Amino acid sequence: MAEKTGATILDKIVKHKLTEIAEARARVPISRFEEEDLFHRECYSLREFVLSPEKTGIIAEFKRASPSKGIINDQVSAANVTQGYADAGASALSVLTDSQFFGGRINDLLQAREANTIPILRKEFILDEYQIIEAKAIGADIILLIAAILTPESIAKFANTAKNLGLSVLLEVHNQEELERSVCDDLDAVGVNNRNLADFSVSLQHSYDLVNLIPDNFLKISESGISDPKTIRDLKQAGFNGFLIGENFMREANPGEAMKDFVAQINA
Ligand SMILES: O=C(O)c1ccccc1NCC(=O)[C@H](O)[C@H](O)COP(=O)(O)O
Repeated sequence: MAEKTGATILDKIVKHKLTEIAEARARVPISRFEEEDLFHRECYSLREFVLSPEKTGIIAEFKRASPSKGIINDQVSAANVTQGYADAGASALSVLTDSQFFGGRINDLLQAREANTIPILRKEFILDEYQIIEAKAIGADIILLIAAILTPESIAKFANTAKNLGLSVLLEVHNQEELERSVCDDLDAVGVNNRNLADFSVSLQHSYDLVNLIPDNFLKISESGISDPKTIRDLKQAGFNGFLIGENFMREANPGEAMKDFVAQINA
């Protein structure tokens, strides 16, 4: 089991998540996940889709709510929104499965999987290998490992488990210290979260400060607080390959159309 450190909201999320995992383990054994058809499918590669010249590099997130904003949009379906994102050129999708803090559902990811043929990130607070095996069984292609809530040993172990299942691994860091202690061989991508998870302040400067410290063999992803198409040009120029965007699209009645308009403006 991973150890926790860090900020207040993360403390609350981790505490709740550990209880949730213990309950899930008692309810659904791992052997059940291994029986699912989705568990045996071949995953889409994050690297391939993010680097595809036909895609935008955007990882578009289905996010109903968040601790920083409360409800963002609870009037839309995961199937419709994620299909709209894929039509708008998303390289990958991100679907929150945490219900307590983000209003997400496992069923949202199942719906997104059914509707799309691009990689899907299971956006979760992973603290246990159980959640990684579950991610594969519900149709995810990518898992997120958050440096702020995991030890370097847990990150290396979880990344290795994910790779053995054919999943891509995105490590999320917020500062240089987290980056230096957490990087390991089995990662595919390193994401810089521009949101400070302690006070929710957002600054793109975190991305610019860290981009050159991320080893070049990993995809470089800038995460959170992106709302201006011009920012994508600047982040690309700085060396980023991918851009994780949630709220800017989700706060609109039609997130897929919002993404289409955004993409049209990137190179306008
Ligand atoms: O979004 C939050 O309020 C939040 C709070 C605590 C932990 C994580 C949180 N967000 C997770 C994310 O990483 C974002 O959903 C993702 O990067 C997209 O960000 P945005 O485009 O700003 O919605």
